[in-house]
Amino acid sequence: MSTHGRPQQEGARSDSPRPGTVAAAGEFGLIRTLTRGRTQPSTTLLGPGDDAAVVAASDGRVVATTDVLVQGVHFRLDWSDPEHIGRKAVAVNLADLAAMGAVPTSVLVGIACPPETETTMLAALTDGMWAEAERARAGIIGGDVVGADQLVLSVTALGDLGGRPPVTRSGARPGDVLAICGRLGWAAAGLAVLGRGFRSPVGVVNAQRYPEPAYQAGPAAAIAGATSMIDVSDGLLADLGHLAAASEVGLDVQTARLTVDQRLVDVGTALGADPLRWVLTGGEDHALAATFPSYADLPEGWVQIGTVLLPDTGVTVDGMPYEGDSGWEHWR
Ligand SMILES: Nc1ncnc2c1ncn2[C@@H]1O[C@H](COP(=O)(O)OP(=O)(O)O)[C@@H](O)[C@H]1O
Ligand SMILES: Cc1ncc(C[n+]2csc(CCOP(=O)(O)OP(=O)(O)O)c2C)c(N)n1
Ligand SMILES: [Mg+2]
Ligand SMILES: [Mg+2]
Ligand SMILES: [Mg+2]
Repeated sequence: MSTHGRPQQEGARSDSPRPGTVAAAGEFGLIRTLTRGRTQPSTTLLGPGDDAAVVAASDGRVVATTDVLVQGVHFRLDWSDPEHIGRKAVAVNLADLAAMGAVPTSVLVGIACPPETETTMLAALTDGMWAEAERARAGIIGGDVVGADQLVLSVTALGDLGGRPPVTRSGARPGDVLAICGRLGWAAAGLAVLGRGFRSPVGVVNAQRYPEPAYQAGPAAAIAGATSMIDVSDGLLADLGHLAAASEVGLDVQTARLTVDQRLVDVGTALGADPLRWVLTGGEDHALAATFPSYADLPEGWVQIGTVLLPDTGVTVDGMPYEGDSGWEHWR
């Protein structure tokens, strides 16, 4: 188990994975295999590789993104209320829209579940989905329900760019300011707490149950001239790694600029864990990370955490490569 509190996944192995399996390919190796060499139609304005895609219709554009949440992998029914799980499933998708600078409009919900699943549980889960969608002035416009061995939620969200270009992962330029909007490390602290069998402190535990992304911060960053943007789902350093690779730049995070809330320090002390590691590598808070030209005024809620460097230095922390996992990766 890594120090940021990740529980052993079912099927996870300590020996090296068998060649040819997804575990050997890795999450992002698998995505490369599944996406390369395909020719997109001219209606695909932005294809796979970013937080969301952009498609053209003859009477406009739509931003589209999807994320699957699996019982035991993304949530546990004994850790969260159904409403929390519903909120989380919608929020992680709406954060991807925000990371493009888009405003959510609509959500589609696929539910797979075993036969003994209580209808009232799914109704409560749907209440949570609607509550989160309404927080962003979006609605659930459709979905699907099917049988399965465990609860799986497949959510697709659609959004509107308001006439602006999408803010991609690939536009960061050396000299830009690296900034974030939102909390980091809280959900990871909550995961560590829940993983040890505790249910408090409720602040971090609720942060693990569902994120509260600042949806309007995405469009605000776009309007302020953000050159690139991503939401932090896997961990700050892991997701900045995607942004650095797509933009072909280095990103240096200055830890003195990061907030390590006293509540995270207290949980870290109680559990013998390093709270800065949660901030740097814990996912699921869905803060937005973006780069801005150095002359731009950062929008409300955005704070500088580092700088964009000349190409090919990857992601560094206080000028040094980071030791250890940079965030969550499925099958690792
Ligand atoms: N099976 C797939 N086919 C096509 N594209 C995929 C597939 N799985 C993931 N992707 C794309 O790969 C990119 C990275 O996915 P992911 O890391 O899940 O993004 P995010 O963390 O923003 O949800 C996204 O653009 C996503 O749409
Ligand atoms: C029961 C349980 N175990 C572990 C975790 C931790 N966890 C699961 S998925 C994940 C990262 C984000 O999930 P992913 O499916 O990669 O979302 P995406 O990056 O596509 O938005 C984390 C930190 C959790 N939330 N719940
Ligand atoms: Mg994302
Ligand atoms: Mg995803
Ligand atoms: Mg991920």
